[in-house]
Amino acid sequence: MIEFQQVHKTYRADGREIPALHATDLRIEEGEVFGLIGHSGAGKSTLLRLINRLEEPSGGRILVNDEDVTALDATGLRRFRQRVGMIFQHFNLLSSKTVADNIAMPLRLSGAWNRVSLDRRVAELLERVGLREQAHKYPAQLSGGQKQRVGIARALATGPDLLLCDEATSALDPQTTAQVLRLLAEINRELKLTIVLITHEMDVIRRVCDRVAVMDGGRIVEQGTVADVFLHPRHPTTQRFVLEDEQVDEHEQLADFAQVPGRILRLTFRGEATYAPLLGRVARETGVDYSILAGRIDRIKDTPYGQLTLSLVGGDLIAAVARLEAANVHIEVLR
Ligand SMILES: Nc1ncnc2c1ncn2[C@@H]1O[C@H](COP(=O)(O)OP(=O)(O)OP(=O)(O)O)[C@@H](O)[C@H]1O
Repeated sequence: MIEFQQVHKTYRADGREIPALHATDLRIEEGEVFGLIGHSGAGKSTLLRLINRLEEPSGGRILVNDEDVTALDATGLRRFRQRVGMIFQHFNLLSSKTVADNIAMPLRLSGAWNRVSLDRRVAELLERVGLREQAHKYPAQLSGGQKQRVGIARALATGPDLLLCDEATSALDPQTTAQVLRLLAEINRELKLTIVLITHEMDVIRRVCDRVAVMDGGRIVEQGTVADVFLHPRHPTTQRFVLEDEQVDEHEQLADFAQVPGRILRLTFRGEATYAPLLGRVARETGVDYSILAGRIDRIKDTPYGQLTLSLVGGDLIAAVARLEAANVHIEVLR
């Protein structure tokens, strides 16, 4: 478990003070995938790098499994960092070393592995990230996705219980991003590793995270389970991220809505309700006619969800809404 208690960070550059993180309280539970999302300059990297003290806090306390990380001396910090893996946007691999040697690096540095156990461990890690065939290649001979797999294997080498991911998929195309996120989800599940990741894409949060914090101007402005934050965003910054993810142009949508008659409702279904033949039944039973203005059926991590915007005319609207709500459909009246 990671706990921030009134942690803040101000950089000093050219005689100026730059407040990157205002006093922040935060809890990240053991075994969860926790996402931090925000635009450039929001303070995500600062918050992430404070966890393993790549940045020193200006004040406050950071506890990791009840150990005060901010109070560690150099030896304590070195020992602590062996339990924390980190992966980076640009992979940070050594170009003059093979895949196997890159992965072996943290093991060699720790000095605790003999030749045989080190080779066995590297083989195990190569297998886990699906790179058995690439052991003797150099980074320049790999695709972006393969390079990040090497980064992941290297981060896992010393058997950490926490993995920090700094925009780990930002340099990858969408298909490779999906594969790397699947690998992270698998690692979280099978190794029971806590993962903290930062991103500026809601899609990354939606695919892999359990909980999310939205950052803006050095503050956490909204946080909660991904389903709650994603399906019912409150803060304007969160709402913009969700609209970007859905590729919806708000102005275009409002212009479209102006053309249609009746009430406009947004229905959100989660889990089983997503696939239930509910709309047709409610329309038949209540005499309400509907047309679909916008819609999406997708998944938040492993849970299916659907969101439909409908215009409704005629019939018994109140009865229709009551029936939908009784079937656990969340309803917002847009007009
Ligand atoms: N080493 C530094 N020295 C001075 N200012 C810094 C330093 N690192 C970050 N900052 C400033 O702190 C603020 C937060 O930066 P940070 O990198 O944490 O944001 P971010 O959300 O991760 O952005 P990005 O997505 O662009 O990396 C920004 O205003 C940034 O310019």
